[in-house]
Amino acid sequence: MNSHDVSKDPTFLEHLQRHKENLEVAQGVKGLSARPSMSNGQTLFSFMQQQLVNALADCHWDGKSFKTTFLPPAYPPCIHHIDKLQRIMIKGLSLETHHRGRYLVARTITMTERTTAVRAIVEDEDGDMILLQIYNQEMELGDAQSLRMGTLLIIKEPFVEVTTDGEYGIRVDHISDVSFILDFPGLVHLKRTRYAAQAANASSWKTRGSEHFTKGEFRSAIQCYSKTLEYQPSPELRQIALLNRALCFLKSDCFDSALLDVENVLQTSVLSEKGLFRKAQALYHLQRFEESCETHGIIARNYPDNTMAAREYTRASARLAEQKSGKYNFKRMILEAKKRHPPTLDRGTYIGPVAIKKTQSHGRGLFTTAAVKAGDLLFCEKAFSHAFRDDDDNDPNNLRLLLNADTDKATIGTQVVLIELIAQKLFKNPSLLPAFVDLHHGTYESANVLEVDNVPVVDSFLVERIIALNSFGCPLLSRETHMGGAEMEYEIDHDRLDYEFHSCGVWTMASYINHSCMSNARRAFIGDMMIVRASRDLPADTEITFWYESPMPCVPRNLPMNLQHWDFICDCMLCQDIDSTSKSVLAARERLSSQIPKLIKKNRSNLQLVEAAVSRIADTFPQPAHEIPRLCLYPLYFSLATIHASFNNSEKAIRFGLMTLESLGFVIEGGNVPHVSDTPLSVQKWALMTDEVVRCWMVLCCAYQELAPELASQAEGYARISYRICVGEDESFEQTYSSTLSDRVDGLLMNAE
Ligand SMILES: C[S@@+](CC[C@H](N)C(=O)[O-])C[C@H]1O[C@@H](n2cnc3c(N)ncnc32)[C@H](O)[C@@H]1O
Repeated sequence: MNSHDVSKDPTFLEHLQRHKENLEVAQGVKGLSARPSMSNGQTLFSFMQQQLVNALADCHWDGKSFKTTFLPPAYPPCIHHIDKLQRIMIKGLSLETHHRGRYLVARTITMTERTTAVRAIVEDEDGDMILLQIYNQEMELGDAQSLRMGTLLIIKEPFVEVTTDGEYGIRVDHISDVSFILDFPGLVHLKRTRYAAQAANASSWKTRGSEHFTKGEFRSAIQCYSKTLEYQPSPELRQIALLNRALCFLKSDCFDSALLDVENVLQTSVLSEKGLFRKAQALYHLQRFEESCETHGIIARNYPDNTMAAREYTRASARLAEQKSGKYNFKRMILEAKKRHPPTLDRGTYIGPVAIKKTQSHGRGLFTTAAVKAGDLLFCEKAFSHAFRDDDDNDPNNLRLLLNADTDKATIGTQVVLIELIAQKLFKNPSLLPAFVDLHHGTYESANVLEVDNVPVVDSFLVERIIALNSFGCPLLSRETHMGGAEMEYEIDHDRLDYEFHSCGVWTMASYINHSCMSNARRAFIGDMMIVRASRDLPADTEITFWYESPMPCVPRNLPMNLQHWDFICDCMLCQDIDSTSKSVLAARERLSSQIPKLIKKNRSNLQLVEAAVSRIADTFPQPAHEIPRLCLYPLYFSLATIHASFNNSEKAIRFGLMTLESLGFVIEGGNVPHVSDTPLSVQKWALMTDEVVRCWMVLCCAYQELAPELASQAEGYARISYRICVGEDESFEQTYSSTLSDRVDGLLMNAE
């Protein structure tokens, strides 16, 4: 879905191949002892040397640099309680082995380094050292919350991976396989001194917790408040510890846990002001706006002077209104998306007349539950998670290459970041797990265990699979993409019609929409909000489809659409038609189509040859365009319409403008000139919606102003609906197009803000 899949590009194929060869070589040493071959000093020195190398990008392509993340063959997370596992020491580890049924206790003895993983050297109770690489926690462990030197940790079922440079280390992919602890029974060598002098009582743990809180060290603060609760605190201290821990959970985006703590408080102190406020906040961030408003209602009634709560109540009410009505201030959203980095908008999700149902042949799909008109809002969804990349950003650490040997896929963009964001979000808020893991994940089988050792089990490889099959590449604003496409010369640049984006996200409702080249809906983006509108009039109970990848530019050899990235080949009417068309006809269409841009360039003022060639292509289509759209024709007709318009030949601009739309499958009445008065211009059937449709309606609008002024505003009305479908909103339409103020034949205001 516009993600940058480069699996077929030779540069990346070579990278992928090398990765697979490395995996094979590594298999040759599988089972050999991972007993340290270097002295501890050498291990530390080599780690520091490696840090310098890791700072550099490792892949260069098309003038861009990337950091590469290699996924190992998928392996499941540990699903056993620690009591059921046996301790292992570093000297007992074997290469390329998952030590099932085992756990290691170790302590970091270096600063951590953050590359494509968080890396540090750890030592065990015997004083042996090994490299540790923790994936999917780079953001979590890379800053103030960092894995500081001396952190004690348990690694469940450690996996020793031989790395590409022949070194080896423990690799942790699943967040739940590593836990950070304050102490562990029986440690002598690794015994932490940090808390040793401290009296082991509830109140001193609470004091420690508050010290960590003040420094923004929320994970440590949570650990200390948990200790407070273990040491049988007085009822007052218990309340304080729970409320403080809830606040730390809120600050760490652990909304489920925050809610649990405040519910605990509210059981005994029903009207605790802090308890109620923190509950309302947790519910807000879990997008449970109705419950958040209910809780705010209680605060407002009992604590009318709490101005902060009143402000938050207004905010939650606004979200609830959006969620229920689908009414948004889109202009404001655009401004916010431009200002915020990342462009995460504080908005509620609206789900309109749609429902998930089984389809006959391609799993589940999304269907209309009521009749809708072209342009109607189906839903406006906040991203479950969104990984943003500013296209002007040249930092290779922000542009990542993901190589997956299991699926033979190479993807450029922010997918790696999205894996981490989603794995973290699920780990911190397991109430969100069921909705996410329900998304399509092909044949990947995951352990069906949701929790172990009171910690949610999140399978990172499942997250990766779901992202690969359900994420959408996205621009900051679809309006910018729309205008970017229109900046091109009047002839359509075939290579630029499909866009690939480096930002990406997962929108769960949108993930149920299947692909069809004959799509009847379109998605648009404002920051992390996806807006899906019907692009045709749809009766109730119609399956909604959109393009995963656009079938345009329609070079016939590209159809049927092979959507290999999603493991299927499209069998829509359009693809079936191409499949059943003879090779010679397809070749003739392609040959003629390729001649036309040259003919136009050679002599723009004599277009007869071009028109004759276009008409010869049209003759090769046996079926009417409203049944089978003629994708290779619409850009040619549109070029003719715009060129004629630029020569002030309005009659021909209208003729070819209408033919452009008809070749996409539109059925339009009352548009021909000379116009029969009192016959309105009307779209009898909407069809494939490309960004050029908006421009085409505007070319018609400008041309009608001369020859049939009564039709101009109707054409502009259709341009507006088409714009709303492509861009997501039409509040910015006047800022983008004007048939009177623009110098262009399509009315685009080139310096539109
Ligand atoms: C994003 S999911 C769409 C929802 C999915 N059908 C489900 O059951 O959850 C993408 C997957 O749906 C299936 N799919 C989508 N469009 C399809 C189509 N036109 N033909 C066959 N399979 C399709 C493919 O298996 C694809 O990998």
